[in-house]
Amino acid sequence: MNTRELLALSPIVPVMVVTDLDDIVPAAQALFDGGIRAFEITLRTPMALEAIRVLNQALPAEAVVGAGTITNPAQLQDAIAAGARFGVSPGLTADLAQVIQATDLPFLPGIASASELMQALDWGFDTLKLFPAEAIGGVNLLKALAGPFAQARFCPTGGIHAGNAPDYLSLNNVLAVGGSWVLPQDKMLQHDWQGIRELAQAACALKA
Ligand SMILES: O=C(O)C(=O)C[C@H](O)[C@H](O)COP(=O)(O)O
Repeated sequence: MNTRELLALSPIVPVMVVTDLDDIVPAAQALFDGGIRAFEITLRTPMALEAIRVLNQALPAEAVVGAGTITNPAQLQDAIAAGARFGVSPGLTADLAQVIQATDLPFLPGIASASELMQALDWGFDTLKLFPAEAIGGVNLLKALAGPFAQARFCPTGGIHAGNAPDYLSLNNVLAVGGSWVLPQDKMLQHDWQGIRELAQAACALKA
C-alpha cells in the first residue's frame, strides 16, 4: 500500500494520543465500527509504541495502525519495530527524509509552506500532511498551492473538525483530513464508545 492508497481508506485519519492503554482498544474499535480504517497513534506519550502493538492484535485485519509525531530517525525505527504500518511527521528534516527513503513504509511528512513543499517534492514525497492546517491558511492555502504544485496531495491536520472538514474534503488536492475531534476527552473519560462511534460515522459520511 502506498500513501495515497492509505488515505483512500477513510476520509479522516484520527490523531490519537494514548494516555490509558486499557481505553485505547475500545476507543479504536469504536472508530473502526464507525468506518475508520487508518489510525494514527502519536508518539507523544510513553505508552504509544505499546498501543501500536496492542491495536495490531486487537483490531480487525482491515485496520491499519500507524505512528504519528515522528520527528527523528530513531522514532521511525521504534515505530517500525512496534509494527506501525505508516508514519506521519509534523515536519521534515534531511535526516528523517533519508531514513524514510530507506524503508518502504508509507509516510506522510508535514509541510507548512511552498518552500517546504518544494523540498519535500525534491526528496520524492508528493503526498503530505499540511500542518498546522487552520493556523497557516487552511483551505485558501491548499487552493493556492494547487496551481504551482498540481502533483501534490494532502492530508491537512490541525484545527479541523466536523464543521470545516467538508470544505477541505471538497478540494481536489485533499485525499483525507487528520484530526482529534472524533476522540473528545470527555467521551474518552466517560467511556462513551457509542458516542465516539457516532462521531466517526459522521466524519466518514462527510466525503461523498
Ligand atoms: O502530534 C503530531 O504529530 C501533530 O502534528 C499534531 C496533530 O496532528 C494535531 O495536534 C492534531 O490537531 P487537532 O485535530 O487540532 O487536535
